[in-house]
Amino acid sequence: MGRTTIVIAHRLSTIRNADLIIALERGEVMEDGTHNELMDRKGLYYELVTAQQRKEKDEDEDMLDDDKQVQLLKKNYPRHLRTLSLVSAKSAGSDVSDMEENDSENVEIKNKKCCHQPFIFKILKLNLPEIYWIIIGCIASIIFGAITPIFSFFFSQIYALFAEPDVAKANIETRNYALVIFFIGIFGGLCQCVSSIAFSKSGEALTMRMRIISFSSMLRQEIGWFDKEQNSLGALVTQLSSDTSNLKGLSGVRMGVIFNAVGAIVCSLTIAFQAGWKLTFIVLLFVPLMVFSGILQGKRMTDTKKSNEKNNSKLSWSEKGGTYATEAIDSVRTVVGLHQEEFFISRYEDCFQKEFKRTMIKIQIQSLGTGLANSIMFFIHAASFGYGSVLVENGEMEAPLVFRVFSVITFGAMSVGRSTAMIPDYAKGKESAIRILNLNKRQSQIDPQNPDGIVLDNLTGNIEFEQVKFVYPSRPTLRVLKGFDLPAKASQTTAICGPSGSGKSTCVALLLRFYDPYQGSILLDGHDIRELSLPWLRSQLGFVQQEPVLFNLSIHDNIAYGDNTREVSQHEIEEAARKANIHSTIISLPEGYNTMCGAKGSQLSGGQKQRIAIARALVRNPKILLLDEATSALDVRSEKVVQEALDVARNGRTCLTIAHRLATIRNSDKIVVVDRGRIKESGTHDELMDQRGIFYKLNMAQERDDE
Ligand SMILES: Nc1ncnc2c1ncn2[C@@H]1O[C@H](COP(=O)(O)OP(=O)(O)OP(=O)(O)O)[C@@H](O)[C@H]1O
Repeated sequence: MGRTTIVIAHRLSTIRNADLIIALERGEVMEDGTHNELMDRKGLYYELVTAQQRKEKDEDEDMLDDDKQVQLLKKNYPRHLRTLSLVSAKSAGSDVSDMEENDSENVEIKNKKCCHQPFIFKILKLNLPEIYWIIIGCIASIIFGAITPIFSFFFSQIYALFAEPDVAKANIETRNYALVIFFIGIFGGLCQCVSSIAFSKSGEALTMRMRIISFSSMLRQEIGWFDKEQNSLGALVTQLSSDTSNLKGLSGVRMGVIFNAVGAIVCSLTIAFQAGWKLTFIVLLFVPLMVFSGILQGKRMTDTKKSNEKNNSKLSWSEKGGTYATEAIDSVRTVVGLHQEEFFISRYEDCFQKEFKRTMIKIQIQSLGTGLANSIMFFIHAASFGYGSVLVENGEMEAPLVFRVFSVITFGAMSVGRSTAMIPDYAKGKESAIRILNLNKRQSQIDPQNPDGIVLDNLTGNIEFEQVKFVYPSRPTLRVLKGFDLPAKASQTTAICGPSGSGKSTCVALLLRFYDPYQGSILLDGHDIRELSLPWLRSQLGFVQQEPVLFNLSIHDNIAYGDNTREVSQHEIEEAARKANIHSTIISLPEGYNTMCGAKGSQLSGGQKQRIAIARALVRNPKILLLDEATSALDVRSEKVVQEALDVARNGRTCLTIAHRLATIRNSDKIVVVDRGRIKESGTHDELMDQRGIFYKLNMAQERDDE
């Protein structure tokens, strides 16, 4: 409001409400006026609009128009799309994915700003259980900071004694001072040891706590969050290990460094001003140079980082490298099988080459700071002796005091210099803290641990999809379900089939509430599943997918993990295994139920994995069974065995089954054919065959293939 906005647009539907529209051709203004005026004129603008409307009609109807996208996404993903309208106004031609990216950056920047001030307190708050260690560490640090100037005081005293005419007296006093310095050494060492132990303890405890908090925050997020590139497996694992340990640069250790510097400065200045304020004042003129060198040492390479972020959609090069490495190691069989080792190595190398360059620039600037910090020492020497000799000549100061001012300030400055050397750690820690705090405060849109909501006492198992419309948050321009209606009756098997990419698995994902539809609702016994308690809802659903994932545990534990609400007995595990047609296979293994499955179940065959996954789904005795192409990856023999297991498992349960092989759903009570996000046909196998529509054609094609 109140702003002059100039919009250049290709998509004319986005500017129809503009106060003035100017149509240009070859640099000349051809027409101007409002949308309605120009349409009435039936000139260039009219031609462009009608041509575009024709084209849009022809275009794949999967694409939503910009305005609708903006509205729907704003409604359903408000957090991610807070500034969507702003970007839309800026560039009418930009697509929604761009907008989301821009927006998440904006949110990030905003968060950075809002976290900037109080974040150190938030981190300290998380370190609260170690507060006594931090206090002890701070006290030890102050004392350790003060010890260096105190030592230099005695050092200057000894130095002055060399000019003492009474040699015997000078020797006695020197030995006394030497003894004092010896005890200062012991005391200083003790203080440093105490502060180091105290801060290590508080730092390590903070790292451990943040790892646990971050990991549980990650697992609380909705599945759509994991679909984003910046939340890929490698990036999150890297964040868990490095971000959390970077926090040590903040909190207690950081405070220790500050207190150390405070101790050194206060003590140095007190001694120096007492010895001679004029000389102290001159020496202090070098402080700005010292600060500047500290800034150079600790300077965050914001410019370099910004350009990196631009190229990487907020993943740092090392995180990107971590992502490639995790991906390659995780899928090592595929990588080796496809002989793509070189490809992954070169992508990994590329990331670290870039990281190396960035680090080298940083190091050069930090080295300049370190060099400058060293030079300052010499500048202080020169100033102290030069100006000190003038003061002595004028009778304003005694020679030993000149040496005292000089040594106290030099040693004090060295101590402060050590503190500034900590700044790079601090910068890293701050970056990590912002990321961790942002993650921790992020409200999950579908929190799997939130028990709030209705719990139905007697679940019958009637499912109904009502006019469900859905887009994946990571691909908002593609409408996957477009008014999907599916009633699935209790205790019946409803099969969903249709071409690849038509949205079958998406239905199951929505029922499991991995995502929520942006319009329409899914009802369970007449209740919108968004109103139900999520942990309860999921406990009622048994889910077997095409590629079941088993954990690197024993077969016993993998099956028992199917129900985490109670202790599952061995008898129940064996019963579930029998129903899944795998019991006899398990007991024939040398270690029976204690056989380890390997990472992702790699030590078992596909059919065995599949049947263990069915047993895992059955052990919770779910009211509803969701089978997503549970047999499609198996050979004919294994498929038969698994299919028999599934037929038993389906008894007395509402079952939604997705299948490519239509022979496996022949006996279903109802079959629906999904195409491009809508149900195109529905009925029993025989009814659909009689209709001679999509199902019939798919069936015929499959029968031909089988022959
Ligand atoms: N996590 C995701 N993010 C973005 N798009 C997705 C995601 N998962 C699926 N899609 C897209 O949604 C559409 C429907 O996918 P879905 O997995 O539901 O199809 P399907 O009918 O089960 O296919 P298939 O039979 O091949 O398994 C596809 O175009 C797919 O590319």
